[in-house]
Amino acid sequence: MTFTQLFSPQRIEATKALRMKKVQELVNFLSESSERGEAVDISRASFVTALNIISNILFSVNLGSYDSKNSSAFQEMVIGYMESIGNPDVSNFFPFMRLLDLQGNSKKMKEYSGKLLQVFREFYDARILENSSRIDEKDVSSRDFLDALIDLQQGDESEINIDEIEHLLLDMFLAGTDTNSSTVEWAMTELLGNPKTMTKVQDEINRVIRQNGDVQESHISKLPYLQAVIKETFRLHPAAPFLLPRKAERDVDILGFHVPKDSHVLVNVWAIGRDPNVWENPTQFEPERFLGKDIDVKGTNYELTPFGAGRRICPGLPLALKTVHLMLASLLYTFEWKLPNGVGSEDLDMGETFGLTVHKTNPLLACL
Ligand code: HEM
Repeated sequence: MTFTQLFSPQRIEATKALRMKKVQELVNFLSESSERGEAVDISRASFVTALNIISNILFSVNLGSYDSKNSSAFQEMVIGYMESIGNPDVSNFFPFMRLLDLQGNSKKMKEYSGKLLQVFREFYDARILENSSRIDEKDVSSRDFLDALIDLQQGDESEINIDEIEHLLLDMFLAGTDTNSSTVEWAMTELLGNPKTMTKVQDEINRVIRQNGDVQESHISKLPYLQAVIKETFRLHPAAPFLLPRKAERDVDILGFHVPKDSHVLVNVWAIGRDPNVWENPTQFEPERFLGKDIDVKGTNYELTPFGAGRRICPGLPLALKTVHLMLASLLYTFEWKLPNGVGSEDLDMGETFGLTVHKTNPLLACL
């Protein structure tokens, strides 16, 4: 398996049962919380699900647990790392100040990434040990991404070294966990703030799945309003508001703007999604705007590019779309949602904290 094959349609289809299982665990956890009458922290719960989906694809283990404090420590490491990379840093404007690290971003980034890389190294060492004592070949269906990377490393012409393996794993975790869960959290926040939209999307799901069924990925294509809700969430709350930073390799003029060589270039998709020249009522959550329109998030409609576009478009896009639709549809199908006592939809806190990903400043708590 190669890097691109990890995201091939066949490979994503092959992990369908895994996604279903992990989403079912989320539903079970939420049912238990609801029996205890507890409000749930949707950010944390959906993060654990996204984390377990990715950690199983990469290492065949669950790295998150709904009960233990471990997953929350991992969550903090990932979020802390993302915030320290994404924070505007004065040294981007005055490079001679980089060494001073006045905001401590560089120190925090090294600290978090060091801890995460340590976790990955332990997985790598354990797998090498396991392989050395293995007598027969591992069954193809049980081989994960770490096996593929070790093959690339140990082949006749080693294509990758251990340092690159660790950093690739770090990229996958950072790119594939928090982005999914913050999208689900924002979608739920908007729906709780717009009860009519919530009813409309739940009615659609109930009609298609009927009672006592399970939400399956094959239902998604029959749920156009759910798809519109998710596009509208990506428009207002793109998980990576500035995409990934680029650097200009040479002086260039684009549409009358001069971009000097070595500039740090950010694409502000958050602002594009709220541009009144492009969108009617840009700050309103109105999924209807997408119904009957061809606009999608796959990088061809430049007004809506939450996954980027072109050569560096997110390679996890097909996996992310399946995961986000499945998680949201299951949450909406299984439960009735309301805000905790005393919080009205008009008081819903919409504060955002910007880093490489954009989060709700205060996690969404909801009752079901
Ligand atoms: C809702 C979920 C997700 C969103 C919104 C998202 C968004 C993005 C964006 C905006 C970029 C940068 C594109 C650019 O700068 O042009 C990116 C890169 C990337 N994403 Fe995602 N992503 C998501 C989920 C995932 C998942 C599930 C994975 C894989 C497990 C993944 C893996 C990656 C990787 C490896 C890159 C770096 C690609 C490169 O440097 O060329 N992403 N993603």
